[in-house]
Order: sequence, then C-alpha cells, then structure tokens
Amino acid sequence: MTFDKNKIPQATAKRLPLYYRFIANLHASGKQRVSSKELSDAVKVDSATIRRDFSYFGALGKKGYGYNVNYLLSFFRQTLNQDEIVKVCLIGVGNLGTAFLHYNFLKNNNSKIVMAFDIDPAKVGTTVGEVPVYHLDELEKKITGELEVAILTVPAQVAQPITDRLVASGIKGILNFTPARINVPEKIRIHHIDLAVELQALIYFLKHYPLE
Ligand SMILES: NC(=O)c1ccc[n+]([C@@H]2O[C@H](COP(=O)([O-])OP(=O)(O)OC[C@H]3O[C@@H](n4cnc5c(N)ncnc54)[C@H](O)[C@@H]3O)[C@@H](O)[C@H]2O)c1
Repeated sequence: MTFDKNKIPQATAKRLPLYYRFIANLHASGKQRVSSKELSDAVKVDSATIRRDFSYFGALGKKGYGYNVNYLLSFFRQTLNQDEIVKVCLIGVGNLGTAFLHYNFLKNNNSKIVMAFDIDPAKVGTTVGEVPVYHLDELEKKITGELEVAILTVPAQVAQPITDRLVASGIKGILNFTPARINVPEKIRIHHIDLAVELQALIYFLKHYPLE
C-alpha cells in the first residue's frame, strides 16, 4: 500500500474522515465491497469525485465490482492514524467548550480531549465529561510534548494572547471557534470555524443557487 501523501490534494484529504466513517460502518456490518454509487449516496459526494479521490490512493474500483472494503479500511486507518489516539486540549469551558467536552469526538474518531483550561474559579478543578479543567496559569506546565492540538473556545478578545502561549508550549495545530482572526507563525496550522460565516454562506447559496 504505497502512495505519496504529498500528492493527495487538500480537498481530497479533507474528505478522508467522511469516507472512513462510512467504510468502518460497512466493515462492521460485514460488507465486503462497495460501489462508488453507494458511497456517493451515503456521504453525499458525487461519484466522479469519489472515483478521482480514490484513484489518488491507488484504490481502483473494478467495473461491476466496486471497491474492496477491507482494503479501503486499512488504507484509511493507516492514513488517518486511526490506531493512534491523538490527544487534544481545549481552552474555554463555556457553552461551546462544555458541549465539546461532553461530545469528545470519541465515536468513530481518533482524537480525544484530555484536558481543558479556564480562568473561572467555578470551573477550575472540576471535571466536565471526564475531562479535568485546569487554571490557565497551569497551561505551560500541563502541555507537554505529546500534546500538539488545541481547540479554542474562549471569548474573541483573549484568543490571540492564549494562542501565543499555546504556540510557545509546542502546540502545532489549532481549531479556532472564536471569530478572532489570529496570527500564528508559518509552521503552525490553524483552522477557523466561524459558524456565523457558514450560516451566512448557506443562506446565500440557498438564495442564489437554489437546487430546485
Ligand atoms: N456558543 C456558540 O454557539 C458559539 C458559536 C460559534 C462561535 N462561538 C464562539 O466561541 C467562543 C466561546 O463561546 P461560548 O458561547 O462558549 O462563550 P462562553 O462565554 O460561554 O464561554 C467562554 C469561556 O471562556 C472562559 N474564559 C474567558 N477568558 C478566558 C481566558 N483568558 N482563559 C481561559 N478561559 C477563559 C470563560 O470563563 C468561559 O468559561 C466565543 O469566541 C464565541 O464567539 C460560540
């Protein structure tokens, strides 16, 4: 199973977890093969895109046969490091942060929030959804080499200084839910998830590109 990770386009790479979830369910239900049409209906990606995506990782479906579920599953496991749990920390145990701690990405996923930080005395020292909440003052002490990913759910105005501290502590990737546009050094990957922007985009598309 050889492929060049660098050759997979980012748009394809982003769809991998989606494919993985569906293939893992198929495997669990004992299915041996799947067609691009079935995949397409389940994950809502058109079958031409699926065929192109799969061609990047050498999974060439045969006409009338489809794709081998076992092959795909082991490919996705390996590529997404599903056998290794990635530890994540979360900063800001408010409305959004609390919801994430309860959810904790465990179902069909390879990541787990292992610690959280806040400054509210009512929250520090508690556990939320089994995750311990520490004071932000302890950030540098608690974040050790094996923690490389952080989720940011603090008020926008404190996002930048907290990010600077996360970067200085060795965090390599940040999922930013605050509306703040944060600056990070080039070697740090930051993904912004702005729900207000997503909602506006959806409404815009509904209005200007109706599906029927
Ligand atoms: N709630 C939502 O549905 C929602 C949706 C989209 C985006 N957001 C964004 O996510 C962020 C959090 O939203 P929320 O609704 O959970 O807010 P919230 O006020 O409920 O929670 C913020 C938490 O951050 C903590 N905090 C404040 N300053 C801190 C600091 N310096 N260090 C560590 N913790 C600190 C607070 O004590 C609180 O627990 C905001 O930036 C908000 O704009 C929220």
